Amino acid sequence: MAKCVLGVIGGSGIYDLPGLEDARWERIESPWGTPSDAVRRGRFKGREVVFLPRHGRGHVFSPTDINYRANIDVLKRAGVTDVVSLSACGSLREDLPPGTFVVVDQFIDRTFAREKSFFGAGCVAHVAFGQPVSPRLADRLEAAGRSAGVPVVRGGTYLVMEGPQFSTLAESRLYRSWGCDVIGMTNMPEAKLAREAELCYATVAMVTDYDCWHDAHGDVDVQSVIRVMTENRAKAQDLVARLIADLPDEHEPCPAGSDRALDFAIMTAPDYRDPALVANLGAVAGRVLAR
Ligand SMILES: CSC[C@H]1O[C@H](OP(=O)(O)O)[C@H](O)[C@@H]1O
Ligand SMILES: Nc1ncnc2[nH]cnc12
Repeated sequence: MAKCVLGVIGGSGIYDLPGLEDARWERIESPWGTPSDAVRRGRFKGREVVFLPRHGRGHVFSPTDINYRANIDVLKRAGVTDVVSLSACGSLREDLPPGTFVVVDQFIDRTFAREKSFFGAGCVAHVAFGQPVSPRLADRLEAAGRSAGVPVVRGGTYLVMEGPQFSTLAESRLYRSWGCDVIGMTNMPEAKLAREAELCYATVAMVTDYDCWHDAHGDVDVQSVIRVMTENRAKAQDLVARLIADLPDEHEPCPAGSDRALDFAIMTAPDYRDPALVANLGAVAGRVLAR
């Protein structure tokens, strides 16, 4: 088994991971284009950690403009085996007030203007995605959150909208009627691409607002999101520190099959594969394409 290397993708308001030893910014090239930023590589309690600010330092990229493929590819190239996403989100449920950390287990993908796969013409693949979150990593996040003393809820469905505008009232009510729990703009296609790259993936969705459906609360705005995220940032960083302290040395096999996702996924016969695409897939799918 491979060494366990944690990747952390920091969302809105989280542009660094303080407390890393020997921390340095490292630019990693990707055949998929430009990632959001260099990665911040360092060690924590002897374990290697790779941090990437999802929107770039200074919050340069909107959810639509983020190059999710390049981001996942550089994490894979950096040796990451397990990815934790830290994300701000709106609440679609009365009993998930701002300040709640939801370790979600499902997603509904309503995005439509993003590249969603590493595969395509010349190398077609279909990975299983019924369980988009790696349950063991989610267990560890839940435990770390509880030991950090934050209000953690285990399980929930995260609706991913395109944005960048927030939802209309009709949309917000629709998503509630679908049984969604939280709403954000970034975890898709990130989670899909992590699965294609055979990385374990789990999210801490940190509630910052009640979107626009709640009669007793004003509509979401960026100021309130940032205010709550500023309050939550130290807690999120403490949660990650506790997670890292408790991680095993070796990457644990994923019950959702994330780390073997490509075993039977590639449909295109070897002789028909596009060599240029296969070359781009070197980091993501080299394990199966090389054999
Ligand atoms: C600044 S509010 C909207 C923005 O915040 C969330 O991003 P992230 O998941 O990276 O924390 C949300 O998805 C939107 O992109
Ligand atoms: N209400 C909301 N909708 C979409 N993304 C969000 N990020 C934080 N709050 C959000």
